[in-house]
Amino acid sequence: MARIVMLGACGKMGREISKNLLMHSEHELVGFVDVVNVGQDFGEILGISRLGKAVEDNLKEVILKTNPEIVLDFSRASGAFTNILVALENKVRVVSGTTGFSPEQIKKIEDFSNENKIGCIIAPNFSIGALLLMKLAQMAVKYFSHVEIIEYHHNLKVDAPSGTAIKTAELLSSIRENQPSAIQEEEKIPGSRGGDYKGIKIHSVRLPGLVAHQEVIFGGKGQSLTLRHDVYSRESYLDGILLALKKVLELDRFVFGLEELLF
Ligand SMILES: NC(=O)C1=CN([C@@H]2O[C@H](COP(=O)(O)OP(=O)(O)OC[C@H]3O[C@@H](n4cnc5c(N)ncnc54)[C@H](OP(=O)(O)O)[C@@H]3O)[C@@H](O)[C@H]2O)C=CC1
Ligand SMILES: O=C(O)C1=N[C@H](C(=O)O)C[C@H](O)C1
Repeated sequence: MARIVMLGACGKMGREISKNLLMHSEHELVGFVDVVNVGQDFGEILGISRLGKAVEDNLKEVILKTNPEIVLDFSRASGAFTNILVALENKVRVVSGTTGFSPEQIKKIEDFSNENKIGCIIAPNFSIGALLLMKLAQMAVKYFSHVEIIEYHHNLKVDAPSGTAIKTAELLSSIRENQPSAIQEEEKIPGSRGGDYKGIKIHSVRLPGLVAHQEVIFGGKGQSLTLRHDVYSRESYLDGILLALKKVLELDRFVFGLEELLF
């Protein structure tokens, strides 16, 4: 059981995960931080009974007041970078699912966590299906000459491409060099061929009605293989988050991606 402060509490993930943790887990949610709904009772925001705890906007003050073991973060990279460092500086472990960090920001968090021996997990995806998709893609990439990634998300997603797509491309490119381009391509509309991660193309679709979906498509001589994962509801992230909350209490270092703790 851990005392947890939820950062980004009023967002889609913050609300879904808080509700689940409050109702079905042994963990104690001791504080709720967001930039919206400040001062409102968080229970009322969730549409359950009053909790007697209001949303606050200053993570450091909430940490000093509530003495948590973990900050659980689903907010936005711009603010989360500073807030994660605030938590670590105050010796509070961090589990973050926020995406959109730059490689330099991740490196700074990694260095601070490792140098000060405070557990910190940043995981671009907590659903077992997405983690398995990445694992299976790492097997398949050895047998196909070409691979591209298509990720599909709801139209309220800020960052593109998704953190999961970047992580997938990173894992694949660490196994195999850039795929060779046989011809000189001409993009008649800039961006038509997608974003480029070390030679791996990533295409981002944003539409209402979608939640979170990813395809990794491999092409070879006379055949293709498509690996696909679909999230239909944000409950899918809960088991991975519970695992991370347990593991981070045993960690004195930085971990990027839940796969290192799972497989
Ligand atoms: N790792 C995983 O498995 C998953 C990761 N995600 C990631 O989690 C993040 C949140 O997703 P989602 O809940 O859909 O997004 P939302 O936009 O619905 O929620 C984010 C919340 O954080 C708030 N916020 C913004 N800046 C700050 C700040 N500086 N301090 C505190 N709160 C802040 C937002 O306020 P405002 O609206 O005013 O900006 C909003 O209320 C995204 O980066 C997303 O990619 C999502 C699903 C799964
Ligand atoms: O914003 C989302 O919704 C999601 N974001 C994460 C990402 O960027 O990979 C994880 C999941 O795809 C849902």
